[in-house]
Amino acid sequence: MAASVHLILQPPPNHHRPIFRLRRRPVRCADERQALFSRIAPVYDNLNDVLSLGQHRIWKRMAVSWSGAKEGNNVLDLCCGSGDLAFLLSEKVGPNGKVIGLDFSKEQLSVASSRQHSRSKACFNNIEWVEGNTLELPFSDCYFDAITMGYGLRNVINFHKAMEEMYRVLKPSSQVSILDFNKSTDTFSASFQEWMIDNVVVTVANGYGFAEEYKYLKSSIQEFLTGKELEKLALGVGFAKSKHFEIGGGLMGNLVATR
Ligand SMILES: C/C(=C\Cc1cc(O)c2ccccc2c1O)CCC[C@H](C)CCC[C@H](C)CCCC(C)C
Ligand SMILES: C[S@@+](CC[C@H](N)C(=O)[O-])C[C@H]1O[C@@H](n2cnc3c(N)ncnc32)[C@H](O)[C@@H]1O
Repeated sequence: MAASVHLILQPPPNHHRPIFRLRRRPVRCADERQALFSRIAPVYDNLNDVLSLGQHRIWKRMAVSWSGAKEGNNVLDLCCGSGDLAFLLSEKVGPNGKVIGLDFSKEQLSVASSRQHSRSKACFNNIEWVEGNTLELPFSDCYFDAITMGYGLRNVINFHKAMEEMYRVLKPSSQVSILDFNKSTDTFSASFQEWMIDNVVVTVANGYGFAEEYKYLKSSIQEFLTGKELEKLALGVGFAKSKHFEIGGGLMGNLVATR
């Protein structure tokens, strides 16, 4: 499962420098993405706070609120990572509810689990962490009252299959709320987003030794869907209603779809 790298031999520019360097090729397959998220697990939360100046917490609260999750509900947080949305859902559904956080990275789930145990809130006992694939959910049809997914859809290798699976496990009339970077159709917003990633995100991540991992963000947004395309994708798999909201000054977006 180790990230694959190309060894690129280069002529030595001078004798103090190594005669070869490692260059990662684009992170394309699921195994490479899984390895990437496992590598960054120890710094992921801290970098989110630093890079977004804490704003990601607001965007995540909005996503949970848009999911329509209520006291006593049985809810699912897909691509839960270190668990931010699952913890917010846990407070919403309370001790009579149940939250499942699913992710395919053991390292991310291990951070989530230790955060759960280091917090004193009793309601966090209602969370269960499941190691699994968003593209093959281990749950029966019409099982959940609400689903959230934060910064997950863009990272899965098949958007359509992921959406079909969400539709399948969601109860009729229930909602899925999908937070992610917004692939803007506005040239200024798209350029600003790219500038932020190249000049702020990658520079800061480089200080933690993860420049390559954060460079992947830009290509993943370029390969993602616009708000309108996300709305169509949801309707195409059977959702009755679907609406995309731009948030965070257009840097982020949230799709809300009702089964
Ligand atoms: C929430 C953030 C990153 C999540 C994230 C998602 C991914 O898919 C990754 C993939 C690979 C590596 C890492 C990640 C990952 O960390 C942080 C986002 C930061 C924004 C790019 C910058 C936000 C800048 C501003 C301070 C916000 C200003 C908002 C204002 C209202 C205009
Ligand atoms: C950018 S992180 C988001 C974590 C968290 N939801 C948040 O908002 O902070 C993306 C997560 O998606 C997970 N992921 C990507 N593809 C997946 C898949 N096919 N199945 C399960 N998890 C996946 C990764 O392991 C990673 O933890």
